[in-house]
Amino acid sequence: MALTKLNITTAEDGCVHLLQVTDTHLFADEQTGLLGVNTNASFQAVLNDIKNDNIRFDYILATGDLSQDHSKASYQRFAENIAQLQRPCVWLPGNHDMQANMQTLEQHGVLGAKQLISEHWQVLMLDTQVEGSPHGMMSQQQIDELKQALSEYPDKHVLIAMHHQAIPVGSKWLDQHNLKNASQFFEVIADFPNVRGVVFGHVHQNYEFQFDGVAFIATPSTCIQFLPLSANFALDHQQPGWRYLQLTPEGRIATRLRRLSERSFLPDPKSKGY
Ligand SMILES: Nc1ncnc2c1ncn2[C@@H]1O[C@@H]2COP(=O)(O)O[C@H]2[C@H]1O
Ligand SMILES: [Fe+2]
Repeated sequence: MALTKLNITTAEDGCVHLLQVTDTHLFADEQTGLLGVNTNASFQAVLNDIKNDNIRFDYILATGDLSQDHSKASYQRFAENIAQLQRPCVWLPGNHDMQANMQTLEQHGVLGAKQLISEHWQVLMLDTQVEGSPHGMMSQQQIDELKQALSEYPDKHVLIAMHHQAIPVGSKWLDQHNLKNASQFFEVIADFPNVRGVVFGHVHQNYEFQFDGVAFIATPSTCIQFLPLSANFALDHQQPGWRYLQLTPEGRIATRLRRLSERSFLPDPKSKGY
């Protein structure tokens, strides 16, 4: 098996311009909230914020936990809402997703491609889901497909997207739900110094760390946020956000994080988890 390919545009400036949205946690019922935040409303507010921003982007990466209740209706809502941005969107699964119903995304225009090829870069959308468990794992098939994709274009820079954190973010409760076989992942990419970055979701916070020449970048959820560096489950009052990524011809990743400016999505501070 090989990853499904898609040729993507390189802009006039030689860069690939991307946007990341993650962990929308949508429900079939648009009034339902997660720990007191209406996830449909916060996603819509993020989309409005993106529309009000003048930044150029050509593709959207949706990095998992798109649904909280697994329903086809929640995936349909994701697809219909992301279409407001009028750019192709690709998806990968998070621990809360159900892949059987996630196919609904593709029926409504979200693309299933997992290997995006441009002039100077390839972007890989990997599956680290263990259905029913919060932690991540890269299957042997994904590892083989990753190796195959990296070997296919040794001269292109590589950005890898996945849901789970391959390196700890410093919160004990959250790092127990990490990518369990991260060492196998690191063994693979060790042979490919052209891997420039790994973007992920799952940790519901901003995170940027350079490790072994690779940029590890996480993006806030479009709904609730976790407090960074907390040993136990704790929510943050930071607002929902999204990320812009510019991949330059030289292999640099320039990135900008945006959050909603108004403090309008505040979770119930007494929540102990979900
Ligand atoms: N109090 C908690 N302790 C440990 N894990 C939790 C707690 N609450 C939620 N989780 C899980 O941790 C996950 C982290 O982000 P997710 O959105 O994947 O969904 C969360 C839940 O599956
Ligand atoms: Fe999540």
